[in-house]
Amino acid sequence: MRIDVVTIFPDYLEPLRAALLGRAVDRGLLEVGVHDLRDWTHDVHRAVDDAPYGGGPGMVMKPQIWGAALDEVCPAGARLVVPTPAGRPFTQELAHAYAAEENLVFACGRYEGIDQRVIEDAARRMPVDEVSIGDYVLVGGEAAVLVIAEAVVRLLPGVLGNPVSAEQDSFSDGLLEGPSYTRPEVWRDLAVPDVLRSGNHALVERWRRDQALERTARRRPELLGALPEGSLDAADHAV
Ligand SMILES: Nc1cc(-c2ccc3ccn(Cc4ccc(CN5CCCC5)cc4)c3c2)n[nH]1
Repeated sequence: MRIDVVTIFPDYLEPLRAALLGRAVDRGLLEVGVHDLRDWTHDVHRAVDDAPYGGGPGMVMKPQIWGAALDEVCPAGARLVVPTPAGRPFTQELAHAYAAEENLVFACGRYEGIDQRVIEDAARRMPVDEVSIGDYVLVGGEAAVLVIAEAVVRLLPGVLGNPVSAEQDSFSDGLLEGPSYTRPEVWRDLAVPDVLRSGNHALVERWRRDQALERTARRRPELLGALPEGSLDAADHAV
């Protein structure tokens, strides 16, 4: 997979070259290209923004510069991902879909966003997704790209040391994962639940599922309603 990012703050994307993602790059599982949008400006001030038509707060990013940048950065067959508070929710399901792509290009807006015609024009020649990473407003798209890239790259074959955990992710069975414990057995008078030290795998599995159901019902009840038909068995309904 190759990821390209267009941004006016290229340094912000340095974390893409660190830790897990950095190792994926070193191992040839991932290529990363970060491009400074201002490289496509021609005026002496290298201006990338202008006042919004119709008035309103802040500034909007100019279409011409974005058009020129995306024309050059997007390879054939690329999917363009544009983080925005007004986007469709980025989910684990979308992360899996993106992990199957050969080329992802991220357009990082700043100010109040990018002129909408940039998205409309790009959509004439490639799939374009406007995505939100949550119902809160950031200052720009760069932090969202780091979040999306991490969620996607960890799903690439060979990236995670223990691939099983990607399948046992939260949301993979539609539930939140329950609590985890490791040594010591007692820490600050707090003991690990006995069942986890029982060696009875069926009992452990049942307990973990109960914990996941209880936590989901408490923190994200709407996820229970969204479970596919037949997800909960009789033992689950006991919870
Ligand atoms: N999930 C998530 C993603 C983002 C995100 C992603 C990209 C950009 C680019 C610029 N901004 C700042 C920003 C500030 C205010 C508005 C809302 N204004 C109201 C009237 C016109 C617009 C929009 C945008 C981003 C924010 N935030 N949260």
